Amino acid sequence: MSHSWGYAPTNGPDKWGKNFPIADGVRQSPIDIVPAAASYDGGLKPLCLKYDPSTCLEILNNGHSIQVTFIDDSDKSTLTNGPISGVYRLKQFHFHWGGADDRGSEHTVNGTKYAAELHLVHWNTKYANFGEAASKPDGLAVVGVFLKVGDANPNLQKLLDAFNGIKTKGSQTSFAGFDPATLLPGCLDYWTYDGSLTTPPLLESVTWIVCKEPISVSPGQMAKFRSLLFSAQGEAECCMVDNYRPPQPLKGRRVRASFK
Ligand SMILES: CCOC(=O)CCc1ccc(S(N)(=O)=O)cc1
Ligand SMILES: [Zn+2]
Repeated sequence: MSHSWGYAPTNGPDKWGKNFPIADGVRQSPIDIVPAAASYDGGLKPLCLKYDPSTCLEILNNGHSIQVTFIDDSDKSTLTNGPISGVYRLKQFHFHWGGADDRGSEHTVNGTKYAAELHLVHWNTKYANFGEAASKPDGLAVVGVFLKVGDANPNLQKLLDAFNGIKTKGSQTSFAGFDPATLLPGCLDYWTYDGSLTTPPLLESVTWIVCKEPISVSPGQMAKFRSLLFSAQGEAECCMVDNYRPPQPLKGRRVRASFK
């Protein structure tokens, strides 16, 4: 039986290189962002994120995270400008989080971990579809947003309320009309660098755009994330927590800042 990847000691990030040798590649993600070492680039444009809630399709537990998937057969929900050229379409968003508030994000800032990290995944429309784009060095653009424990975030609540129907691996429910723009911070200052998918197949096709400003999440809302399961119905229950890859070597890459 194929030994699928996960986040346990037996199949977690330290083991991924066996089946995915690119794990030791030159542009792996996530990274530790050191603001003092990032270079301000005045040529970087502001992010332009235009999302149409009517493209929101469903929410699913894929056994690694919860994922909200979008209809991507038109340019209704797009990312333009920022560090990228052309038009990138929103495909899905998902999260990574910890078993406690002191960990959970994939990117870190001066070594600091946030409780969770949101990834909004977009693909370059110069390619035919997500799968093709994912194999190209400029194929994907992921916007990362940190979740910092504090006040409850009302914009997360509709999402969290949907978790009851997708507790176990492989479960999904329709999830129409959600506007992912409500999950963005007020300030869209960002860091950007060339990286990879942070889970297998770890393809080095991602322009990372990490927002400096976190959004808030309450301890009770974090508990809701931790109520999800890695396991499928009927299997021994395994809480979906610590589904994050630790920072990877920078290997000489430049990190640029859109702000001074
Ligand atoms: C070609 C098939 O590839 C996939 O399905 C990759 C899905 C996938 C999308 C985004 C990310 S992340 N955490 O880097 O934002 C990881 C994996
Ligand atoms: Zn992710």
